[in-house]
Amino acid sequence: MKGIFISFEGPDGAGKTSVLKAVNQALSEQLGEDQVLLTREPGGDRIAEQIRDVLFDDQNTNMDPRTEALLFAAARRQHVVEDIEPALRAGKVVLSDRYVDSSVAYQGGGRHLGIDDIWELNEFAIHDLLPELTVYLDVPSEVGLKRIAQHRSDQVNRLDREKLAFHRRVRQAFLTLAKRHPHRIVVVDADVDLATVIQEVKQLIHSRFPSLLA
Ligand SMILES: Nc1ncnc2c1ncn2[C@@H]1O[C@H](COP(=O)(O)OP(=O)(O)OP(=O)(O)O)[C@@H](O)[C@H]1O
Ligand SMILES: Cc1cn([C@H]2C[C@H](O)[C@@H](COP(=O)(O)O)O2)c(=O)[nH]c1=O
Repeated sequence: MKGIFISFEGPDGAGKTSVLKAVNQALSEQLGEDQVLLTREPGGDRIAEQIRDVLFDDQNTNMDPRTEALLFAAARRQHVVEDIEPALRAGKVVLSDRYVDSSVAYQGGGRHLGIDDIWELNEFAIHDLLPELTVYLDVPSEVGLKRIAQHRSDQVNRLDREKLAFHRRVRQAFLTLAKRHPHRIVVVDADVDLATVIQEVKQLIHSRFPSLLA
């Protein structure tokens, strides 16, 4: 495919949405808004957004972890087919707020379902479509959760509310994935001020794709 696929990952409150906003703006100014697709998981298209509503419904506290893993993977499949692949075929830059590594970290690590089993489940969903670059924003779990509690307490979802131990397992799984895929996943220290993180991420994207953010 002709386009460029970049995913952004991190524990809750790492700053993905804030960094993506800045990167999307800079890329849209350079390439034109129609050449950049900013999207998110779970979600993107109508069907995946409907699955997102089921996943984050506060009444669904009894959702089985495997059901949860299957729903995230199902939403991802729809997102790949309806949004990501068409945009890449059209030569666009795709920026995705979370992708397959989130399932491996949250369901594999956080929910104890196992990194390898969740990876295998998601291989069926993504059918070899991996990002060329995954920007992993790393923060201690306490820092991310504190940011959300301080600034975004009105938008807390079912997973944000999990205990600290869950979020620590999520971070450890992300770090394990970064070790397993050192070329694709680049760890960025996000426990510094936002302007510094944005600057570092822009430099990283430019160094990997010299025509971008030149
Ligand atoms: N480097 C930073 N330093 C201080 N505050 C930050 C930093 N990055 C983001 N924030 C703040 O932390 C809060 C969460 O940031 P943001 O929504 O970008 O994180 P996120 O990774 O997208 O979270 P989630 O995965 O839960 O959606 C926001 O209020 C944001 O302004
Ligand atoms: C894709 C994906 C996401 N999650 C979790 C991670 C977060 O807690 C929420 C998404 O919230 P955001 O504010 O939109 O980042 O869902 C997950 O557990 N598994 C996944 O595959």
